[in-house]
Amino acid sequence: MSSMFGKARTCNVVNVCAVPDRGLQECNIAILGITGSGKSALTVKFLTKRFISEYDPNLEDTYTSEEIVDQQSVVVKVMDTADQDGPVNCERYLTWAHVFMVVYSIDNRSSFEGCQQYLDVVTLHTKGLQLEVPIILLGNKLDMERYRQVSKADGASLASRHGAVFHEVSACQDFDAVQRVFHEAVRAARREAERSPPVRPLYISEERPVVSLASAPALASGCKELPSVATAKLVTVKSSRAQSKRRAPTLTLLKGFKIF
Ligand SMILES: Nc1nc2c(ncn2[C@@H]2O[C@H](COP(=O)(O)OP(=O)(O)OP(=O)(O)O)[C@@H](O)[C@H]2O)c(=O)[nH]1
Repeated sequence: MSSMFGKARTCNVVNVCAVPDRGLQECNIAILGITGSGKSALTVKFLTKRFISEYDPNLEDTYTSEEIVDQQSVVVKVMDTADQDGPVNCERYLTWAHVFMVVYSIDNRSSFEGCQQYLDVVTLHTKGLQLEVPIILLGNKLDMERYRQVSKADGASLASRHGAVFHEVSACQDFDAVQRVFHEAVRAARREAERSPPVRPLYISEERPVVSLASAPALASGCKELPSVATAKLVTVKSSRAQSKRRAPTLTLLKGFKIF
């Protein structure tokens, strides 16, 4: 890379690559959290209004849905991650997401404690980018109130320590509440897009020092190959598991799931 961006004779403007598109047309939401917290259930609820009770925990997919939020259309892409070993190989979503949704279940204290590592990784990453990437901390399984192990106050406090917005929902109950959270994610991404300056080009000239990608982590990370997402009428499934260590079988969304 460095030789590619060495001294040049002419003054060029080089759009080396874009950080994830911060325009308003698309919103990439990465759903994070330990296994069993309800990431897939929330994703499917949002996309189909339905609740799944069985799933393949190895599957990691990105889904696309065209939404209208505040009278403006937006293509929402949801990456339902499957980090079975925690946030170890997380570049794929760190460089892709406009919003992070970190999920735990209110009836499982260890899922709440597991959130901490995701929040730490995401916060560290966004600091490196010098960008505000909105974070939503989501306590799921609100219908399990009587088995609650994580108080609302604990959730709110963890969220505020990471500058995150906090909500509690149930993937198996109210669709409207789940949809509201996803739409709020879109609004947060839009606000950030309005606040953020456009992608800066790199100037290569004799007079100006060339910015090295190694010293520009935001750009360097933005250059990584982003998970591609195919488009279809309502919901499109495109596996992003290529960058994952797991080998999951190729299945389409909902295939083999019990749907209620
Ligand atoms: N009662 C209740 N169960 C839920 C809710 N959301 C998910 N579940 C159940 O919790 C289990 C785990 O849900 P998933 O959506 O697969 O969890 P996940 O975080 O995607 O898990 P991995 O795919 O392993 O990462 C499943 O049995 C779901 O049916 C909820 O809101 N309420």
